[in-house]
Amino acid sequence: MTPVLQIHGVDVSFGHGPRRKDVLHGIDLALPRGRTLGLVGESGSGKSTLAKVVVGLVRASSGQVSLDGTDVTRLRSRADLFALRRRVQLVPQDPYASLNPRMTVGETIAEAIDPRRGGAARHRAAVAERLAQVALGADAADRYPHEFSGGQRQRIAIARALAVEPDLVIADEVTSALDCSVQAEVLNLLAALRRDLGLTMLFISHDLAVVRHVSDDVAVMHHGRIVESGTAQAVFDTPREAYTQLLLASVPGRRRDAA
Ligand SMILES: Nc1ncnc2c1ncn2[C@@H]1O[C@H](COP(=O)(O)OP(=O)(O)OP(=O)(O)O)[C@@H](O)[C@H]1O
Repeated sequence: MTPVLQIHGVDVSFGHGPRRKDVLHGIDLALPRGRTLGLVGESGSGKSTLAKVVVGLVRASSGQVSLDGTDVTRLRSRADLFALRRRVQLVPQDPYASLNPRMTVGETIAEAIDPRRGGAARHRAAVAERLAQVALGADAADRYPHEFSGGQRQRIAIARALAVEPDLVIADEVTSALDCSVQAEVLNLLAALRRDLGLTMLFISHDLAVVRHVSDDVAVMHHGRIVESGTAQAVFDTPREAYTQLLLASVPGRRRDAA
């Protein structure tokens, strides 16, 4: 079966001449339907840049990115890029910045369900269903983002992403702006949604413990290259690369049998 996402030989550079910075080098990844791939690496290793290539916000200087077999790096028209942005939903790091403060939660989710015929009233039942999926009551629909806590806002951002019924969800550091206790709540929710809805997800984090919690497969990124990839169990239990071993050794309190 064709993977939902297939990345082959992707290079990315920013700037020109002496200011040129090569950020991604020959990235290869495959993400089959219904699986979650954890992309882990230190800050600056290129994880977010790769996510932006997949959603069409950054152009690859070479290589292919295929979504269900279509090379998205060749899309140019606004209509094609708009369609791509619906098929791939990005849940960003900052739930404060990602939700429109002037729209009620219901309007935001209704717009995700149907961008042409928005209107929270028309889609009330579907909105309530989406809110229930992320453990929020139907009354949340009439409220504004500022009335919610950080963890609740992140759940609203997840509900909005899922309302589009995307082929692929990209979660980029979705817990890093949250307090520890709330982080666990959002991670447990993502783990449950992944199980119940069979999500296909690229889960990006610098935090190995977090990646382990939600991923089937793991790719380790270092200085813009994938240095190791495999099932989460293989990468965490028997890491081959010295860099992965170093990352694992730096997880506080980790015992080989406890992660
Ligand atoms: N638009 C840009 N122009 C120039 N350099 C950029 C641009 N975007 C990213 N970079 C550089 O590319 C490198 C990778 O950044 P990226 O944000 O992808 O890393 P990351 O692994 O996601 O880290 P973080 O978790 O801190 O965001 C960094 O050195 C960054 O400074």
